[in-house]
Amino acid sequence: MDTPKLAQKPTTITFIGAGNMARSLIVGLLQDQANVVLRVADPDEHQLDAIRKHWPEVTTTTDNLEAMQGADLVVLAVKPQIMRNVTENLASHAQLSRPLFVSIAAGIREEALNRWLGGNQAIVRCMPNTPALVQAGATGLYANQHVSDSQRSAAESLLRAVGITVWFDDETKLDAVTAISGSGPAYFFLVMEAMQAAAEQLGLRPEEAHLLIVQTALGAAKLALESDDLPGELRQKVTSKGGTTEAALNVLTTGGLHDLFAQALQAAASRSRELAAANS
Ligand SMILES: NC(=O)C1=CN([C@@H]2O[C@H](COP(=O)(O)OP(=O)(O)OC[C@H]3O[C@@H](n4cnc5c(N)ncnc54)[C@H](OP(=O)(O)O)[C@@H]3O)[C@@H](O)[C@H]2O)C=CC1
Ligand SMILES: O=C(O)[C@@H]1CCC=N1
Repeated sequence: MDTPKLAQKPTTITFIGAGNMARSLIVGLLQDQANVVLRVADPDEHQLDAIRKHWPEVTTTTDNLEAMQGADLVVLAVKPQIMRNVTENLASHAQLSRPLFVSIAAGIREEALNRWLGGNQAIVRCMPNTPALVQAGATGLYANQHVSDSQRSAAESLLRAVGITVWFDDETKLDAVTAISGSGPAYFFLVMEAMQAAAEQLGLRPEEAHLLIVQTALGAAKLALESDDLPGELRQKVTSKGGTTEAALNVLTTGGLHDLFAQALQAAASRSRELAAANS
């Protein structure tokens, strides 16, 4: 899929918080050779050291306000629980400079962010995922009424540089997006871990099992993405009557896999709503 590059003039993007998700976005952007100037602020010098070591072109600081000076776009990439404190400290500067804020925090509502930032702020809420690191991310986005068309396309370009994007008019849909694609990579990694343990019990060496499992996951995802068949049809094409796949799938469905996923995703979405309620 073609990924549009960011506009001619470099866009100055400041990340507030240099944790796992911010680093995934930063590395994905650098790999895309996007036309951006990147700055990162984080109180943890170790986090900043890791960035300085690998990506010297990224400006780093422990001072959030300094990082925000002259930024076109400020990515709020801290934990939901400290977002209020962080944004309230940015508010006086935000009222003067009026950048586009892009929050990646799970749960935290646009209304709360806008209030903490002093009001009338252009805010895009989004839910990316860590495969952004390898430009295979999936992001859901929502824009408030203060976001201009050009700011909307700046947010779109930022996230499209690291994967696919889906916009939503209804902010509450982001709770479901968080449960599906935000947390989703962890579900697939857990399946890989479970398959790895089982493969070793069946006598494969760890490195043999790892290679076979990861390539199978990649192949299944690529096939599901590129085929006209739905996953259910693709599954049937693997499943010979009376064969090995059927034996395995019987165990998984009898064990309640569908119900477990329904419960797990409900738990993630309701945790997203709880984070919103606890931090409003
Ligand atoms: N990880 C994921 O897959 C995804 C995460 N998200 C969201 O991204 C956000 C960050 O998550 P994640 O990257 O996993 O978390 P991390 O804990 O890895 O990153 C948060 C970073 O913010 C830093 N920080 C703490 N206080 C401040 C401050 N006052 N100013 C600036 N930075 C600060 C932390 O430093 P220190 O470690 O010293 O506290 C840490 O480096 C969350 O809101 C989460 O909901 C969204 C989608 C996917
Ligand atoms: O676990 C979390 O809360 C964050 C949001 C989605 C993925 N990680």
